[in-house]
Amino acid sequence: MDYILRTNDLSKSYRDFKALDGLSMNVPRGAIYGFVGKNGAGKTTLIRLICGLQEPTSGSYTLYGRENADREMRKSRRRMGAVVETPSIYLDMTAEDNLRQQYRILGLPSFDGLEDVLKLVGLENTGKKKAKHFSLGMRQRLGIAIALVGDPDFLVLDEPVNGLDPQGIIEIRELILRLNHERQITVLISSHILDELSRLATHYGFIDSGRIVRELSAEELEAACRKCIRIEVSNTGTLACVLDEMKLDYKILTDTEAYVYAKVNVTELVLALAERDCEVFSVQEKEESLESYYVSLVGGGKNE
Ligand SMILES: Nc1ncnc2c1ncn2[C@@H]1O[C@H](COP(=O)(O)OP(=O)(O)OP(=O)(O)O)[C@@H](O)[C@H]1O
Repeated sequence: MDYILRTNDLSKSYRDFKALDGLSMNVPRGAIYGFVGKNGAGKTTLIRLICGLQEPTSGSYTLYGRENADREMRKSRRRMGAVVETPSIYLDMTAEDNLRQQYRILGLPSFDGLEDVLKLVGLENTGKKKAKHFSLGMRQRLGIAIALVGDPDFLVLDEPVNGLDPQGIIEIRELILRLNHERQITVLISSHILDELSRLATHYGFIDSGRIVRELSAEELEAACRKCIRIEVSNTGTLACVLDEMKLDYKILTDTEAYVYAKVNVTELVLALAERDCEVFSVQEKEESLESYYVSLVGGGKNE
């Protein structure tokens, strides 16, 4: 597979604190990659590193196949647009003037394509209105428009729907889908809301405490959510040992109940448990929600 971004054992420490702790992720070309994790998991840190705003403490990454230590890395970065944390816009300027400013910053020879970008993000009719009078959603779209100047084919968006109302969320979602489908732009989008990402992502990376705990495609996520069984046994401690040996994901609910997140050979599991004097009382197939899958990967409260 062709990858736009790959990170290899990437770490970033702030004094003794590891914000990224050996993170390895792979963003395929053409993907909408949902980068999901709780607040503080390390999403913005990763984005700041790949944008060149900070240096890794150890490990490496490649952008378009070029290593971060490569002197020519700047060339790869030119193919990338990003909105990190809040969009960097001039509030006293109109949408058009904000874009013109970005053309100048990038040293582009003309303002060609400016109207197209404004239209693409739905801000072509904002005329003389200054950005400070825009809604949060319009500002976010202006931030994306600025990131699109220079025609990047990789767009990085840090929590783009944070704080938006439902209409604003729909507009951003539709814009991202349009950019991906019509302009073949690969998108990396971070969020702590899996449900929102599930409406557009083709691939996912789940991050917890600075590490990727699972990377999978949308189809795999869908399958994983379907394949969940609820099992009732005499001792979930024994069940956990057996599931560990079988390398299956699970979540212990009580002393006698657990979820198993994989396609399980039930006969094999029951026999292994019987060998250890653990009785099986019931096995039930369960359609797992995205939400509980998320919790099984990154644990507890999703937004702490
Ligand atoms: N400059 C810094 N100095 C010290 N600690 C930092 C610094 N930047 C980030 N951190 C810490 O690193 C951890 C990861 O932060 P990061 O912003 O990457 O998380 P996040 O997943 O993007 O969360 P959020 O959704 O809240 O932005 C947090 O615990 C944060 O407090």
